[in-house]
Amino acid sequence: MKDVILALDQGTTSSRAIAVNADGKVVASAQREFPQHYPKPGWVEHDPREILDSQLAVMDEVLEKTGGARAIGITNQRETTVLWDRETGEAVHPAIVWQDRRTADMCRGLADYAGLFASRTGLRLDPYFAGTKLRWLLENLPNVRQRAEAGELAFGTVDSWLVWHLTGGKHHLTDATNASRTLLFDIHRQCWDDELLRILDIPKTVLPEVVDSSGLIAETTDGLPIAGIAGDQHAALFGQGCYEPGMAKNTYGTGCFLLMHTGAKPVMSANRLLTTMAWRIDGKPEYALEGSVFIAGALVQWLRDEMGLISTSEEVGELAATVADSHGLVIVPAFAGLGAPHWDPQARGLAIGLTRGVNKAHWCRAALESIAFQSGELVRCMERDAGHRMAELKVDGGATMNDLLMQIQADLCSAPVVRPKNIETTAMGAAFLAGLGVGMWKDRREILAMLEEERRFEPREIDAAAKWRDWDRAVERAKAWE
Ligand SMILES: Nc1ncnc2c1ncn2[C@@H]1O[C@H](COP(=O)(O)OP(=O)(O)O)[C@@H](O)[C@H]1O
Ligand SMILES: O=P(O)(O)OC[C@H](O)CO
Repeated sequence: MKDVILALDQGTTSSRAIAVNADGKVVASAQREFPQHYPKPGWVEHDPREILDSQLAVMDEVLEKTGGARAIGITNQRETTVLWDRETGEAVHPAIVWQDRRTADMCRGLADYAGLFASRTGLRLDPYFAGTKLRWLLENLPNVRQRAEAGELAFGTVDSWLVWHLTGGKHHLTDATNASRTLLFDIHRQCWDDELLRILDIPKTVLPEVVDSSGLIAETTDGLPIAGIAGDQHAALFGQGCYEPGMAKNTYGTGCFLLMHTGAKPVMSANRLLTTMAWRIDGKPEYALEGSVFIAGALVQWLRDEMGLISTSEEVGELAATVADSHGLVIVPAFAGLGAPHWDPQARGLAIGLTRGVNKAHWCRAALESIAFQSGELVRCMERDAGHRMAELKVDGGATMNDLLMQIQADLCSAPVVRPKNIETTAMGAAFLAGLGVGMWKDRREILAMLEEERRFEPREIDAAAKWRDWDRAVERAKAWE
């Protein structure tokens, strides 16, 4: 079983590994959750050691089952920022997670440069991205700036952190998709931007080399080629076979991330979406439009773990299906501010429309609706940018196993929602990128031939306009709270 590609999928809440054979079938997999740390309201951290150890553990588990692999593909939670000592390989601080809002004031202070950052990086000045997180580390930890300037420290997103350790500290690199989430990378010229680095006061010495998303990138200490790297949402776009302009996918995990392939030239959004890399292969960049929702499946976890309203994630769908609607309840899960298209780091979560008849099942229904509304807002923006309706929405990620959520999504967007047989599209994308890198598959056509649909959810006639009106009003009330 050695003729497999090993995909490492380092997500926000768990590390996963899967082995994919030449037919595109998953032959082995393993998964391990790791702890989330919330040291202050609005702060979210991971222990980089826990990220690494959990990822290595699942990797070993899968390799044990397969007896080896032909190559490794890496995909990862994006923007999460790690700074480590080049000598010891130890992080100087916990990883600052993408959901962390601690740099909201810093971003406001940089508002004069918003246009410049947007035109070069395709991003907005929001605490979401890595650049201001890195600056926070340089400004707030003793000695760190001096050590960074002396070349002693290395910065990276989670892909860089993993590659560093997998290669025994030999390679400090990142791929173009992960670089495009830092606020430091010029997506047009495909290089780190000196002017933006100067504005953020970040020394170039800490930055990794930027490489393609597919190809022979590096070798692990055990001699395994690392042949693919991409941020998880870009990998999912690849794994869904969205290779033509206009093709889009939405991933329902901790958050929701809707990406639409736009071709070889970046398209700037007129509707507050981001411009980002799709991937870069053979030195040729391809681009995408993206809308990011910060809290989606995480709301279901919150109902389960913090509120105790349900005991398993599946229960949210079972309970929600016992009622026809949310009885007027609207939940806006702005726990980490609001992402696209509102971009309000000061927004906070809200439940409105409570009346005496609202029960547990209505809470569950409103929770699912809030995930669908947030994704639906992104669809609306993308349709405006594209100038036409979306033909269909390809979906993947853990929460897509919820049939009711998928049906609500189709109804609210008046578009078919298409679920593939394998909803682990992120890891599949990393496997495909690595497999192309070592010649396991010849080209994208071969990959498309392996993809299978499982179910289409056709939109039903509902009074969507009334629902959207309530949602829009509730969102306005959640804004600018903190
Ligand atoms: N049946 C379900 N209905 C709704 N949400 C679910 C369901 N099962 C899992 N989820 C949510 O999906 C998320 C897990 O999806 P996953 O793709 O593994 O996320 P991530 O990669 O962000 O860690 C969790 O936030 C979980 O609450
Ligand atoms: O770990 P996930 O799947 O929730 O993805 C996180 C995103 O990459 C954040 O931008």
